[in-house]
Amino acid sequence: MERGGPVCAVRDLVKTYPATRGRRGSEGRAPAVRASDGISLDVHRGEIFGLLGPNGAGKSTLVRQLTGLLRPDSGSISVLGHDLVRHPERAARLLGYLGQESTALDEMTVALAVETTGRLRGLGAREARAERDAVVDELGLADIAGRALKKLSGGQRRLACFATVLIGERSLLVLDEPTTGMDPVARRAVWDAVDRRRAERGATVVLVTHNVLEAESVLDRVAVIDRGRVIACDTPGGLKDMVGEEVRLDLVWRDRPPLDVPEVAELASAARVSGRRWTLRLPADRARAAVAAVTAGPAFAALDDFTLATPSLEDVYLALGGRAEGLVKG
Ligand SMILES: Nc1ncnc2c1ncn2[C@@H]1O[C@H](COP(=O)(O)OP(=O)(O)OP(=O)(O)O)[C@@H](O)[C@H]1O
Repeated sequence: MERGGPVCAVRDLVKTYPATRGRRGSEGRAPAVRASDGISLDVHRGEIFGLLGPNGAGKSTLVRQLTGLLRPDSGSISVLGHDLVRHPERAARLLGYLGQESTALDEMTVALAVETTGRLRGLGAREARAERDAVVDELGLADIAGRALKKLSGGQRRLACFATVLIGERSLLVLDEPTTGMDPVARRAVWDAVDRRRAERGATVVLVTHNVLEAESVLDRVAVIDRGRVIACDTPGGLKDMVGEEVRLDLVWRDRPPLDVPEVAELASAARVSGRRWTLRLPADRARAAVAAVTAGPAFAALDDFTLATPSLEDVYLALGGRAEGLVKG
């Protein structure tokens, strides 16, 4: 697909939170934190771009700078050709942002919050109502549309906030852990809505998520962030290739593993054991041989279940573990 120039270009972004001194006599002293430590990345038109990384890696700090809410110490951010370091106030009309915190619209009903956001984004009254109805319907919010946000459950409120981000059709959406606290139906609605906007409208999405397995199916490229740096950036497939040819084999024994079977005894030394479950990471041919060995003869009688899985982004995330260097691809 022809993607054109970057919708969002970040170069050498640095942000340090200053050290804080505790009040006199208290223990509150905190050292300075370099939360963005020279981040550069490009997000292309129509791309769903994921930011993965452990707690405290600097993902939210990065997106808060991308959305004009936090000023970097140095570096540049260009969104749709606008310099957001110089003109952070422009972010509000360029992109839709779902932050981690709850919203200022808490007192309003879901329907009014969505409609009001549409009006603030320049829609006429009739247009705002029509779009409100479409978004409420699309996300399955009709039953709670008349209730105040502050009276909803955490997951419901999150979905309602997501609805406010969708109205007004911004061509760039920045979503910080959009599915936190949501049930599976709501999570599906979010991923479907994201996918639809990309497929039908060419929208670009920057997505912070911990839910790697779930987000994997929608992500085009992923940057792995660790200690304020991009330690890897590639397609999910490219990242998975980094963990090599290994596949994961899970064996669940009925009771005791049959260690008297030589093939099983050999696997035992490589297995991570958790109760009756053994988890092994093996090259594909060895995994196939192991499956053949445990699904035949006396071992099979002792086996309750097994699964063979190719690497997931979760595996990449764990394998990188913040140790990797030089894995960044454009
Ligand atoms: N307002 C702040 N003042 C001081 N330090 C902060 C502030 N906000 C974040 N930090 C620190 O900066 C680092 C990056 O935090 P950030 O919230 O960006 O991480 P994150 O990757 O989004 O984490 P999580 O996955 O937990 O949301 C952390 O060490 C955090 O403690």
